[in-house]
Amino acid sequence: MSNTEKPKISTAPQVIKEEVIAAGKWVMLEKTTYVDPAGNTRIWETSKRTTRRANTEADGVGIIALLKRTLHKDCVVMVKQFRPPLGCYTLEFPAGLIDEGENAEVAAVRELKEETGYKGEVVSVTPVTCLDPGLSNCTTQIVLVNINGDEMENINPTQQLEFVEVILLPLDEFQLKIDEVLKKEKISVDAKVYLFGMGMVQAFFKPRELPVLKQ
Ligand SMILES: Nc1nc(=O)[nH]c2c1ncn2[C@H]1C[C@H](O)[C@@H](COP(=O)(O)OP(=O)(O)O)O1
Repeated sequence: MSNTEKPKISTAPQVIKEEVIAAGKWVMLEKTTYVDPAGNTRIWETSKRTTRRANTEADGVGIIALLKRTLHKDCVVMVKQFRPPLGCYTLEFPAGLIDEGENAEVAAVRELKEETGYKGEVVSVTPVTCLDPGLSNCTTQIVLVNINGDEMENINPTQQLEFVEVILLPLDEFQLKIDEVLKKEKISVDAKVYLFGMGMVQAFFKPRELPVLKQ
């Protein structure tokens, strides 16, 4: 089919059956029967978390935590940890699953404290966003948090998680510093993190270029 030809849409696509094929403690695999936009009944293999709470749309939270200290550059608080599904270390925003009775704001403040030791204040929360929609129904809300680094409890923060390393990256050189980490060691960077860096470069540096230099 050429790029200009579009498939004829004859029906609203919808899921008609979800059957569990295998289930573990944390993750399950389902066979999803659905009707595609052309009206054909098809099968999709779907993974889901078993932990999603009733009345909660998001599985977890990701936290963009900005550490603000007098006489220091603003830094983004990142975590480095070994991730078994990848078999290597990853560089991620602090993140975690939403517990029973929590909303995204409460989960974000708790997870940030557990993983990094910092006490943050929520600035904003995104709508529920999907993470890997061709594979899973897994969703997250990204919570923007400010940390007053001059406060006593944020001067020497104590983490509760032994195997999580906290890394501070200056906001104004975020993508550059990530590229340096990638050159130095075998580590996988979360796509959300890299996109955040690319977005900042696009937003802050491109508009300053002269129009004649634009490609
Ligand atoms: N897919 C998973 N497999 C596991 O064997 N265990 C898992 C999975 N997902 C979460 N967990 C466990 C690990 C932690 O003990 C708890 C809470 O995880 P949380 O800290 O909320 O989230 P991550 O930072 O993404 O691990 O769940």
